[in-house]
Amino acid sequence: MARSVAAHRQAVQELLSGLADHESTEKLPLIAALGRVLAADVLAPLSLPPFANSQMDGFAVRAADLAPHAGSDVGAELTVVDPVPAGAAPVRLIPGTAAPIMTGAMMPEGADAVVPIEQAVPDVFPAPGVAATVRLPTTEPGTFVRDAGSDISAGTVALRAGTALGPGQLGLLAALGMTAVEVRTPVHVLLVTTGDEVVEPGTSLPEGKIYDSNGTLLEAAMLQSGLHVTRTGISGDDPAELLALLRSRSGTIDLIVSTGGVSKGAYEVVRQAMKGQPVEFVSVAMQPGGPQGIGTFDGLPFLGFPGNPVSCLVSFEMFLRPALAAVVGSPALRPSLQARLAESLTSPAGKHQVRRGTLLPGGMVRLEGGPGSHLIHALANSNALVQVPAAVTELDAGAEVEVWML
Ligand SMILES: Nc1nc2c(c(=O)[nH]1)N[C@H]1C(S)=C(S)[C@@H](COP(=O)(O)OP(=O)(O)OC[C@H]3O[C@@H](n4cnc5c(N)ncnc54)[C@H](O)[C@@H]3O)O[C@H]1N2
Ligand code: MOO
Repeated sequence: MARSVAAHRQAVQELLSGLADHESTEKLPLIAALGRVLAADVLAPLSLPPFANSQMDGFAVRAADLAPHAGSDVGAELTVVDPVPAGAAPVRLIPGTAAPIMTGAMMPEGADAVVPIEQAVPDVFPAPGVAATVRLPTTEPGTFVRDAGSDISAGTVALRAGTALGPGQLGLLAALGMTAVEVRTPVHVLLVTTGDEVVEPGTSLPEGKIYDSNGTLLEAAMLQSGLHVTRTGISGDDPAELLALLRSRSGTIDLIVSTGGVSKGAYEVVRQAMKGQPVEFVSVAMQPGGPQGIGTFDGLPFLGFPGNPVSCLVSFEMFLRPALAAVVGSPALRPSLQARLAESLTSPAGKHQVRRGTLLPGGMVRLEGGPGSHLIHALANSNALVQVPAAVTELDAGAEVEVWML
């Protein structure tokens, strides 16, 4: 009886539960911390914006000077004073005057609103040093002013421990004047690809052999997810070779992942090498990614993904990513949304099918290639995984499906 996708995901999560105690941290320059997870809360050392500033190129004014009064409800004529360029510390604004101000420049004390240049008559800044007046419309206090602390106040939590650091988070830390950040040491994966037919890209391709795509595919998926990866190189179908590769590792490994050698063939190297280790080989009711190995090797968590390229990536996305997200809070889950199929599909009875597709404008998803798990070109043309639940055997064009954005 095949195991459900949910049950296997739960088993992977339990296998990795020890990683929750993984408490070592390191301080990294901001850019080096991309994709990593914040080790501790970061408090804002300053407010953002640090000072009230203009949102527009225009005139800094005292709104009261432009308030409607007897005889005029269309603003007032104000004397233009020295301009306030961005980066300057301005002098106090005298009532009855308007200071040319540029976007991002500090509001002068005494000014409480900005009138964009487009609303001024004339709608050009006078040349510096030339005496001038300008007619400006009635304006509410606060108009086009970005108050100090309106984004974040000094002393409050800018980012919580456990936050994955992407461009927005790192940009915020830079805006707060920081150059480095304390992050959790990443989960370290030992990755091994297997098969007598598999050779390194860049070498010659003898008859009957194929290039190792899984090593690059999975290492890339893992790196993008903030994991640290060590590749052992390819193991042939000799279990002694695989055991030697796995045992020649150095450094602290948190998890071993292999691809290939887990199904029903005559030379299933991973199955053979794991004899005597508490590793189960199970059939998950999923296509692709049905055959899976799970357990521990010499006491380390071990996952044996199937060898077909799409199967191993789908295994990463369906099991390892969600389990890591649950246990160590990173990587983030794939964004999931509802889309409509651009064409019909069929799916094997009792198996959760994961098809590859492209989400199109308008919420339609086009399938890329068929269900075959060798179709890496079709995978490369996809931006989404299309989820077809185990109970579904066919769907018409236009049917609603869940898609995970890659
Ligand atoms: N009699 C049965 N045969 C198969 C079954 C089954 O239930 N009964 N399951 C099929 C399914 S589903 C899958 S998935 C594969 C899984 O097989 P293995 O994990 O044992 O993987 P291999 O046999 O080693 O390879 C499968 C396939 O993938 C290619 N491959 C392997 N490694 C790489 C690599 N690093 N880069 C590129 N391609 C790779 C390999 O050449 C095979 O074509 O088993 C089915 N068979
Ligand atoms: O599980 Mo296999 O991955 O269907 O090709």
